[in-house]
Amino acid sequence: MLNAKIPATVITGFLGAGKTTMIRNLLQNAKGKRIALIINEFGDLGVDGDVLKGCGIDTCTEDDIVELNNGCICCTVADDFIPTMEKLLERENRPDHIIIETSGLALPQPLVAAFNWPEIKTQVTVDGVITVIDAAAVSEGRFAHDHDKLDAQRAADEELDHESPLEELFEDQIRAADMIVLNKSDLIDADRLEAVKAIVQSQTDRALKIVSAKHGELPIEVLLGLGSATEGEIENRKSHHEIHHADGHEHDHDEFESFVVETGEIADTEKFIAGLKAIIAAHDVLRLKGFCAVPGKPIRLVVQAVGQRIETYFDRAWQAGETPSSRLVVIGLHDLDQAAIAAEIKAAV
Ligand SMILES: Nc1nc2c(ncn2[C@@H]2O[C@H](COP(=O)(O)OP(=O)(O)OP(=O)(O)O)[C@@H](O)[C@H]2O)c(=O)[nH]1
Repeated sequence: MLNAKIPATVITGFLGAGKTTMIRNLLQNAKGKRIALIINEFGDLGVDGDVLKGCGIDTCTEDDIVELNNGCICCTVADDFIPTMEKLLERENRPDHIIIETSGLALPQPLVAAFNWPEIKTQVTVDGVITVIDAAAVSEGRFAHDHDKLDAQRAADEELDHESPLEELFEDQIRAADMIVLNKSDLIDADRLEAVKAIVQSQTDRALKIVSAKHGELPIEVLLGLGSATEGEIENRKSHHEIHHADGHEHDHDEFESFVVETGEIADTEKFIAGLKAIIAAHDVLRLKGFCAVPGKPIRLVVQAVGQRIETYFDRAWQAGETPSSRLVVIGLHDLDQAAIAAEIKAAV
C-alpha cells in the first residue's frame, strides 16, 4: 500500500531479561524483511549494538543499527529519539519494520507517547510494545518487595514516594506491554512458570497476551504484526512516575548507576568467572557485561552476567585497528562502591 505507516516494535524489559538475544533471533529469522534497529543502552559501553553487529545478518547491516547511548531513551526522546527517527524516515531505502530496544531501565511510556508527535505520527505506528521478562529472576523474587532495603531507602530519603526502583520498573514495563515474553523458561519448571505468569498478569487489569520462550526464540509472526497502534493507547497505561508527577517533574535514573572497568587479559576464564560471582554477590551488582581479551586468542570473549548467572563465549575476531582489551560495564543500584569493585575485578583477572 502506498504511504502505509511503517510499523515499529518497542522491545523493553529489565536489565538482562534477554532483549538483545530475542532481537538477534528475530533478525536471523527475518525472512527477507528489512529491519532497522534503534538500540538504547544504560552505561557507556555499547555492548548490545556491538553484539548484534557481530552477528552478520544480510537483512540488517551495520547501517541499519543505530545506537542511542546518551542516556535512557525515555529521557532523551526530544534530543535523540525523534531526530534519529526522522533521519531513518528520510532514507531512500526505508525499512519494512523498525525495532527499538530500550535500555533495561527505561520507562516505555514516554517513548511510545513520542509516536504521537506530528513528525512521526503520519509515517510510523507502534506495532506493539513487547516486554521481555526474566522468568527465572521473577521466580527467585528479584522484583518483589525487599522491605528492609526499602525502609533503609525511605529513612535516607523522606520524600521517597514509591516502591523499590526494581519493583516499580517491573510494573511499569508490564503496564506498557501489548505482549509479554516470559523468557528463560529453560531455567524454571512448568509450575514456577505458571506462578510467574500469574504475578505478571496481576500487575494490570488488562488481559495480557503472554508467551514463554527460551533464548527469545519465537517466530517472527508471533512478535511482529501485532497491529496494536499503541501510541493511541498509551495514555491509559501510565507509569508510576507519570502518576506521581503529573506536574511534569523530570524523570531520572538516579536510583541506578553504571561505570566501566578496564582490566587486563583474562588468562583463566573459570577463575575470573568465580571471582566475578563473588564480586557480584558482595556488591549487589545487577548487571555486568563487556568484551575481554584472552592471551594468544585472536577473538574476543563476551562476558554476560545477570545476577549470579554468568555466560562467556567468543564472538568475533578483533578487527584491524582494534586493540584487544578487556572492558566491562557494571550496573547496580545507586551507591555502588565503584573503586572497590574496580579493584576487585582487576585482582580477579
Ligand atoms: N538460560 C537462558 N539464558 C538466556 C536466555 N535469554 C537470554 N539469556 C542470557 O541472558 C544474558 C542477558 O541477555 P541479553 O539478551 O543481553 O539481555 P538484555 O535484556 O538485552 O540485557 P540489557 O540490554 O543489558 O538490559 C545473556 O547471557 C544471554 O545469553 C534464556 O532464555 N535462557
